[in-house]
Parts: sequence; C-alpha cells; structure tokens
Amino acid sequence: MTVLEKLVKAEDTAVQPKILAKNVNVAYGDRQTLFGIDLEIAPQKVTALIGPSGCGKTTFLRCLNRMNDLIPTCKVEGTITLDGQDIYDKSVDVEVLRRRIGMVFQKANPFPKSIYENVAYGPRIHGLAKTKADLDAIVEKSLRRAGLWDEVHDRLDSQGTGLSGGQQQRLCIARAIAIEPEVILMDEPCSALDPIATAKIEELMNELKQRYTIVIVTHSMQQAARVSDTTAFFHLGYLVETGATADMFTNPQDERTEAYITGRIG
Ligand SMILES: Nc1ncnc2c1ncn2[C@@H]1O[C@H](COP(=O)(O)OP(=O)(O)OP(=O)(O)O)[C@@H](O)[C@H]1O
Repeated sequence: MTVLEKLVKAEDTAVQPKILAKNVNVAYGDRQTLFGIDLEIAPQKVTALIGPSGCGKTTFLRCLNRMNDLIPTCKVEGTITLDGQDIYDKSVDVEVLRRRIGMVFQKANPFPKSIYENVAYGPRIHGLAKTKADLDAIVEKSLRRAGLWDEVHDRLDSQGTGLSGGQQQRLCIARAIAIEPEVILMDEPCSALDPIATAKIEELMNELKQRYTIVIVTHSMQQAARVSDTTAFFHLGYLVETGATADMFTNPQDERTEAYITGRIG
C-alpha cells in the first residue's frame, strides 16, 4: 500500500465525532456564561461534563439539543453539528432534533400516567407504531433496555409516579429510548438517588453506550471516573481540559483540573 493509500484509509476509518462544538459562546442577557467552547463528542461513548457549580455544564448540555431556545434571554453563538449537520441551521426542525437527541433530567419527571403510557406516548405521537402490537413491542423493548422490565412487566397499568425514585429515573430513560434517539443527554441523573439506584443507572449507561452516544453532567468525580470514556472539565465558563477519563484523573494537564480533582477547588 502506498503512503497516500494508507493516509486515505486512515481517514476513512477515523471515527467522526457524533457532535462537534466549535467556538460556542452563550450568554443569558448581558451575562456571558460560556466562552469559546470547542468539544468533540465521540459516538457510542460516554462523555462526562464536570466542574464546579455554576461553571456552565448544564448550559452547555442544553445547547446540544437546543433546550436553551426555550429561555428567551439565552443567546447561543458558534457552531454545533450532529453528524456534520449544523443543529442551529434555520432548516433544522427542532422537534426532529430533540427526537434524535433525547434528554433525561436531574429529577425524574414521569408523566402522571401509567407506566405503559409513559413509554408509549412518544412513539405514538411520532407515529412509530402502526398497530397496538407494535406499540406493545416498543414499550417492552424500551423497558428492557432501561433495565426496568422485570420489575414492572406485571403492573404496566400502575402509575409511573408510584415507582421508587430510581425506578422513575429508569422509566424516564425508557421513555427517552422509546423514540429511538441517537444521543441521550443526562443532566445529573443520579443526584436524587441512593447508592443502589445510582449503581443501577451507572450499569445501565455502560449497556446503553453500545447503541447510543451519552453525554452526562455530573457533580461526582467518582461517577465520571466510573462511567465515562471521555471527560471534559469546565471552570468559570471555559472548557479547561478534555481527554480520556483515565488519563485526566491520573495525569491532568492543567493545574485547575488538578486542583478540582484533588478537591482544592469546587
Ligand atoms: N435560565 C437562566 N437565566 C439566567 N442565568 C442562568 C440561567 N441558567 C443558568 N444561568 C447561569 O449560568 C451560569 C451557569 O449555570 P449552569 O447551570 O449552566 O452551571 P452548572 O455548571 O451546570 O452548575 P451546577 O453544577 O450548579 O448545576 C450560572 O451563573 C447560572 O446562574
């Protein structure tokens, strides 16, 4: 193989980022919150966003599926692409974008409906099921993938809000999965959960990344170390450092990262 052929082959096989953020600046009114963020999110990996309270992790996460559009004072500049396509382009249908990039919130927020309806709602409004049998199959598959089926299969008609906190969060993950997203954004999904429920969600993330790209905001460095492949450290609105999680926690390149992971700031 010639050098040129090798280069072309290397380019062909190089993994393209699922999401690419370039020079992203965000302000709420006159107050700038994020400054020139450049970040690549690899497909089918877990990327953790960490950093002290108020550094802009959630703001950045919400840029990735245009949730910040819902805040009138919020202004986003720069470029964010999904599979190379600018998600802020005028031609983008935001509903379709949010179907491709789902979200799970800090506090589990099931609808006040049955377990079945919580999961079936999205596929139904998006026309993903032709028949009741199709819908049943989607509900079962989603609950299985969220690791909840065995616990709820015999009470699908019970209220989703009657489940434990950890089960409710897995129900919300099943609801997100049911509309076949490509990316799942998780904003501190375990912060309201006990250690056992947290461990279940963390285990689940490891399975989910076989199919989905996951971006998680977490306050817990231990959690980032356990679940993520890549970590991005934010500080005062800047992305200070990003890299393989194992490297960042053992050999941080920036002194602010080191100060954070050793507990001196944050
Ligand atoms: N809707 C909003 N309107 C105005 N300012 C906001 C809004 N949301 C966040 N901010 C401000 O933007 C900054 C970054 O907040 P953000 O929630 O993104 O940080 P964070 O790193 O996720 O914090 P935490 O870890 O405490 O959740 C903070 O100063 C916050 O007060």
